[in-house]
Amino acid sequence: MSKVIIIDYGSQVTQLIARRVRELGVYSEIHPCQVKADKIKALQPDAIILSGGPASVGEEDAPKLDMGLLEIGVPVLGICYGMQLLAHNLGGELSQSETREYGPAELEFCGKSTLWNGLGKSSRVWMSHGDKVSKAPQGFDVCGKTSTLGIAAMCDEKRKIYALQFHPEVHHSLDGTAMIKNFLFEVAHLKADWNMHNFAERVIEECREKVGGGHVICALSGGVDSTVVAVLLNKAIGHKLHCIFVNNGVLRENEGEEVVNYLREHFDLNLKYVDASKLFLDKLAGVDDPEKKRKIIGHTFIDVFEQEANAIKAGGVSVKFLAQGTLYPDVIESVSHKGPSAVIKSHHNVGGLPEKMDMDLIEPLRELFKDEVRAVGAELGIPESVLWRHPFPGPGLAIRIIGKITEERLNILRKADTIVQEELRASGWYRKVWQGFAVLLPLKTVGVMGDGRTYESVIALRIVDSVDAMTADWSRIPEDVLAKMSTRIINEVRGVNRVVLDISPKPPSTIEWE
Ligand SMILES: Nc1ncnc2c1ncn2[C@@H]1O[C@H](COP(=O)(O)OP(=O)(O)OP(=O)(O)O)[C@@H](O)[C@H]1O
Ligand SMILES: O=c1[nH]c(=O)c2[nH+]cn([C@@H]3O[C@H](COP(=O)(O)O)[C@@H](O)[C@H]3O)c2[nH]1
Ligand SMILES: NC(=O)CC[C@H](N)C(=O)O
Ligand SMILES: [Mg+2]
Repeated sequence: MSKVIIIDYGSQVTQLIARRVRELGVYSEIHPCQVKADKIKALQPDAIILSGGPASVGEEDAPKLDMGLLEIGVPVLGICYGMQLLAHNLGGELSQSETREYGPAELEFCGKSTLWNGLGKSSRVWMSHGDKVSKAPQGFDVCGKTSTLGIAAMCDEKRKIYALQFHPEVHHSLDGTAMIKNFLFEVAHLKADWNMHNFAERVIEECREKVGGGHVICALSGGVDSTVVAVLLNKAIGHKLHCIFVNNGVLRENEGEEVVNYLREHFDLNLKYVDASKLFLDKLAGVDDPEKKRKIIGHTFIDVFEQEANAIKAGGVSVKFLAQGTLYPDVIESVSHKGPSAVIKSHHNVGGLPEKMDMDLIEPLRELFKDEVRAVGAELGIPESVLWRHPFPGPGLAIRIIGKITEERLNILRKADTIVQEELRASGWYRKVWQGFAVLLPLKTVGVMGDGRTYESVIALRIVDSVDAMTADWSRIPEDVLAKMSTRIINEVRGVNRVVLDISPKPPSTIEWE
């Protein structure tokens, strides 16, 4: 299988490079820039891409280029910071631009480059830089310029090293994908052999080998990720896979029943529904700190899975593995340029499980983005209604009830949330947004209903667009849909007399409120 390695120097859009390459049918992986060239060489890449990054080459602590990467002997493409690194290390010169340049620019193809194959005379590209290459290294031809930038692209066709000051990976670089395509297929002569059908087959085969005769526990939430994992592993090892769905007491209205029903209806899974709601709610009683809620829920999940594993072991079989639906963005976040990122919130994470449970992890989706997971799911025949379910966090409604969790407040939020889901579906907006839900605020406000005074709770609507949940923006839902949600919630949900709309992007806000 062809493989492209992307070296991450900390750009906000490094993930997009990986996505573009994969969309073109070539497998790609991102590695942090501290990685040594030897390690990359051992991975036998067919091409290397150096990403952009926020630093200026040469300043203190700026990431350096491991020259060993150029000795691996495969084609190299440097983007923005990557270009500047190449220029600096190969004998060119850098300087600061007179004006920092962000946004669109017209790139003129002023020299030959294989990357320009099939393109016209110029192209609209997207810039984001303050430094520039002022002299190209020996052996390089300047092949692109803009009205403000003498060296916007350069290449050494002999050594197959290409460098672009703009970002071909972003949407706004109109021929960006064509340039990356030329790099992959015209320069590096790769094969487009990465697709979801091959992927599913490979994973099933690998899992079968890895698991051998043992049994596997799969924490199954009914979300897309864990459902795809369960179906893949079911194909690999059948009923040696023990899927456990936990009712943690903070699920949405009918969530448990619905999930278990559709899983049973569509798949021949060995599935157990464990009602641990009382256990969870008892532990959550009186807790209002978001992090405490998350930790309690995370730990209680562990307790439940341990109990289930022990019960299976008591039947005389070995349970060596725990399967979960970790995705690629989770993996990348922990290897990012600056090292492990600050803890914004402790995402309920089954990753804490294995040590305690003495089980190895099986994470078949750790190479994939969410849309790729959906594509695998489609390959496996998972129905659309499951594939397009909005993500629902493990800690559930507990992190959407701001403040203390009580039965009464859970009831209010469940009813409001049901209305949000119903109206999103009825209006055709469910599929268009990443996620939409209700949040119950810890405050009361005055209202007037039927000429009487009310003093009741506030519901916030949180509906967002996103590609991978790393960034998000509030969805521009039509007013009439919002109006309907608001009217229905105030009229139908006892205890609510006001509805507000959350119009914050991520960052600086997050999608969930806690
Ligand atoms: N109620 C639950 N019962 C069992 N396992 C759960 C439950 N909730 C979460 N998990 C486990 O935690 C993992 C992470 O949850 P997460 O919500 O990120 O993924 P998901 O539910 O599979 O997919 P989605 O992101 O679409 O909701 C799940 O893949 C699953 O293994
Ligand atoms: O399984 C999960 N366990 C968690 O603890 C958790 N916290 C947030 N989320 C989901 O992750 C995405 C990003 O959420 P935030 O912007 O709030 O961090 C959104 O899609 C959230 O719904 C979680 N999922
Ligand atoms: N986006 C980038 O890679 C920027 C690189 C460099 N820091 C500059 O400002 O020119
Ligand atoms: Mg989920």
